[in-house]
Amino acid sequence: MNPVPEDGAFLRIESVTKDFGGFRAVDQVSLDVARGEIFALLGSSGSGKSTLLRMLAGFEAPSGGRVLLDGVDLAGRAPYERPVNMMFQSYALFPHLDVWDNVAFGLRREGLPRTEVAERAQAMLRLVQMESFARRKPHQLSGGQQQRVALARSLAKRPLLLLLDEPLGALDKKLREETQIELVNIIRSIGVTCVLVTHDQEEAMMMASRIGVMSHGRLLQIGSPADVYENPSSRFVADFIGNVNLMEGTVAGVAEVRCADVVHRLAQALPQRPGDAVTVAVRPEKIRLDASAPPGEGNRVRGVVRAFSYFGDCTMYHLDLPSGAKLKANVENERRHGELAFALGDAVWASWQPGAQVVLTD
Ligand SMILES: Nc1ncnc2c1ncn2[C@@H]1O[C@H](COP(=O)(O)OP(=O)(O)OP(=O)(O)O)[C@@H](O)[C@H]1O
Repeated sequence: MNPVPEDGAFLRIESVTKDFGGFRAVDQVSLDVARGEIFALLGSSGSGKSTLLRMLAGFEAPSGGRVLLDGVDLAGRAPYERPVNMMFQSYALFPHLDVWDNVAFGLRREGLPRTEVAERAQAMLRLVQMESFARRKPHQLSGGQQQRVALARSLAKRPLLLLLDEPLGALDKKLREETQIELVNIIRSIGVTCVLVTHDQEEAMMMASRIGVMSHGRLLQIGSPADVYENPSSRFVADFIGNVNLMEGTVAGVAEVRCADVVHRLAQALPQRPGDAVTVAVRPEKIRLDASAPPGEGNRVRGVVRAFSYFGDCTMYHLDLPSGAKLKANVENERRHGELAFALGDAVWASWQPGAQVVLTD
């Protein structure tokens, strides 16, 4: 549930809780982040991820628990006394200062010698490839460029921990994806440890080596992107990350679950007992559609195509099943869409392999 990074924890969050009056925004969160790791806190609005990040930065004090950075308890330290820098979605660049002065601002305030300020600002602007924009004002830059300057400014003070709060929220999709890769490359090249907050699962999966899924102040699951996607530990996580078909059923054998429309044959024996209620989760891309019945008994169901959404690389089919339940199947467009086999109203067979399912009880 909470795998400790192999090389030990650099950032250790121990049973951290935050109460606002009678409301618990963060509930007993424990988490270890390794040195140099990029870790994403992923959750819907109000799940408590920003509050947790603000406690790491020192903008909020925990109501309970401890935060240790490189073995040092941060309790009682003001934000400016922490080797931590937080970068916000709004970039927070000073509009009246040019790029160079924005990056140099914090260094000058620290009272660093002029030559060192100049060297560091230059190095940071080179790192984010903004050297040639040094004399521009923020309003003369694109959103992605402003983001890179904000990153340069955050990194100039050489924090041990970089905190990113929805860093790319203001960028459009295409620029967001490009900037995500740039940000990761820059963060990795410096080796700074990073915790980022996002409600965008693609962003979390693209940028982070591990993800913590938050809901109602609690950390529900921690794992690599592949792990939380392929092995969700609860219905909430299965549903929150990606698309999923959730089917209620009853354990009917060692590796068999009966649902309203389908008998699931599983690849592994179940720990539950016959008669126990479970939920079977199957991702849409694990489902295959055919015009004729696939061989075998289980892991197949006949449905009627009620809708489909064409995404270019794939098409998501929405089927009505005999019980009235819905099933989503995502089919790769290996051939051109005009040659698609299925149309609205067609009866089709959906099938999947044993092992495609995840059986959930939470
Ligand atoms: N200063 C505060 N006083 C009272 N309640 C607060 C305060 N700050 C946050 N909360 C509440 O705590 C909960 C968690 O807020 P938080 O901002 O951490 O969520 P979030 O997951 O970051 O959401 P978002 O993605 O919308 O920023 C919310 O219900 C919020 O209303």
